[in-house]
Amino acid sequence: MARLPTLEKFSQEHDIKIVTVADIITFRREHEKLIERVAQARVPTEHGEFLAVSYRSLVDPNEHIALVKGEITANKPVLVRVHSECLTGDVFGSVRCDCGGQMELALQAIERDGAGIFLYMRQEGRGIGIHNKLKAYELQDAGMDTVEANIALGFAPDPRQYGVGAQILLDLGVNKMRLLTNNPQKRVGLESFGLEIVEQVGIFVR
Ligand SMILES: Nc1nc2c(ncn2[C@@H]2O[C@H](COP(=O)(O)OP(=O)(O)OP(=O)(O)O)[C@@H](O)[C@H]2O)c(=O)[nH]1
Ligand SMILES: [Zn+2]
Repeated sequence: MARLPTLEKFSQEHDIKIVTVADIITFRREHEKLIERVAQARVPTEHGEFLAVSYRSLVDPNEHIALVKGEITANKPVLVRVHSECLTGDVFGSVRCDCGGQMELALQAIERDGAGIFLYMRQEGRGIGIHNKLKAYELQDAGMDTVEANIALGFAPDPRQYGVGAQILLDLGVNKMRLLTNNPQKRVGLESFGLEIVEQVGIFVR
């Protein structure tokens, strides 16, 4: 194999199997199936027309959905937004956070680009659910910051997982992407399944 010739030679000489990071990524892609595609339909929105593709997760009870625009090709970096559900911000227009504005900007950017994916992960409240998010808001109104409030409720500051999201993107044919986010932590979670983030594109709400 051209890849890692020295390791290859060493493992042959010593009759041992050396596991590389590339081997682990390949194994995870082939064996750790976390999602199933369920249904898809055309959804025209005020930001343009998308193909909505729904997914069942085998590791959480949530119904995730991707809005797909245009052709997704493996060799061209795709504009991708991995958005975490925020009922208050996305639906009710709450300005306690910038989620609603980011959702609109992301859909507009994908429409402008002519291709891309808006992946809506049902990880409400950074994964703690709506009840706990409102409890966290109560604690914030009493003086805590967002991290302190999550910890006081017995959660990690940000318990979100991105493995399911990464597999949905792979299923949709993504290989390389330009990720719409201000959060560098998202990169780590998504790259663990071998997705390549060629650019982090900031998404700032005025
Ligand atoms: N636990 C908790 N969740 C919150 C709070 N405010 C917003 N959220 C949730 O946080 C998620 C959005 O995360 P953000 O930290 O705003 O942004 P991000 O997804 O990490 O990064 P960007 O890609 O830049 O948007 C949504 O699921 C919201 O429901 C809060 O005060 N506490
Ligand atoms: Zn929000």
